[in-house]
Amino acid sequence: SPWAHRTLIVRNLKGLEDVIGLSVVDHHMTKEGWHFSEPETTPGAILDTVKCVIYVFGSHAAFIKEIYYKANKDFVGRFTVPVLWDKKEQTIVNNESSEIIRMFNSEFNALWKIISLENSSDKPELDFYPMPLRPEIDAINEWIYDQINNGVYKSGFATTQEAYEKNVKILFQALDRVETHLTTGNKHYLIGNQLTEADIRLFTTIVRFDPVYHGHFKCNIKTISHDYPHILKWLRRIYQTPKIADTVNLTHIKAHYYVSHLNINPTAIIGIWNGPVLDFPIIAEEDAKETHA
Ligand SMILES: N[C@@H](CCC(=O)N[C@@H](CS)C(=O)NCC(=O)O)C(=O)O
Repeated sequence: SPWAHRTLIVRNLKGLEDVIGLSVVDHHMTKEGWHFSEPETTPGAILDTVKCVIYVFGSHAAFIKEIYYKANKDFVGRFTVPVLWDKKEQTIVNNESSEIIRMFNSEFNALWKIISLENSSDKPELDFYPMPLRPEIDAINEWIYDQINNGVYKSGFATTQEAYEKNVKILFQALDRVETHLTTGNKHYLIGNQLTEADIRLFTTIVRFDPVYHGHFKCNIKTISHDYPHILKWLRRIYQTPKIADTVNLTHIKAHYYVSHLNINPTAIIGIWNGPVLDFPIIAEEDAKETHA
């Protein structure tokens, strides 16, 4: 999901792979919610590494909801991903991706002084929510969340023609706004010419846009590939940032949406398009040209 994907990216970029464990649910969200599968049957899946559910001592959980119930046996609500689990306290620390990425960004920096991890020297200084840029990041996050990250869901799950048309138009107006924003001054990133959480939060939606939202959620007024050249270039730039491509599993992404939402896609047929070529190599050359111009 785009929400879990954000946390994966910040975990990788901050070099927290050895500090924060990772489990990846099966892409098929059933009536029972998210569940875990063996990587042999579902490539890319990672069994529950927390093993907090003691049916048989130390056994893996089968469903995400077991983890919620372990944290609070009376839990009422949606069993969503991502979930950040505290192995020591045996409970859920947080299940809100926007908060988890902030924790990854700042809460583990002191650790680098205690344990020295490979290539870690620049990680504490890597700041995706730098103080001077916070007002701008907050402002852009707000409308991008409402009109784009959540906008695709509002369009895709609309149950009236009116609601669908209203939301899909707002969505594309917001994409037009991002395109204009990036075009002005030929920006490499949304804010301050550096990679911030605003880029990471938008990236996980844009990388799903043409392959999934365009068909499955009927977000089809335009495409990123053909109608938004600056967003496309920005998408490729982020994708080509070291350690980000590893977090993008298009097979998993497409199978999740087209197969899990049978109310809007009862045949479970997976749309064929994979969207734009993400590792298109022109970016590095273009950036070099721009820098020397
Ligand atoms: N506030 C959460 C939202 C997470 C969320 O909605 N996750 C979806 C991913 S598609 C989910 O797990 N849905 C399962 C359900 O609603 O049953 C965040 O951003 O972390």
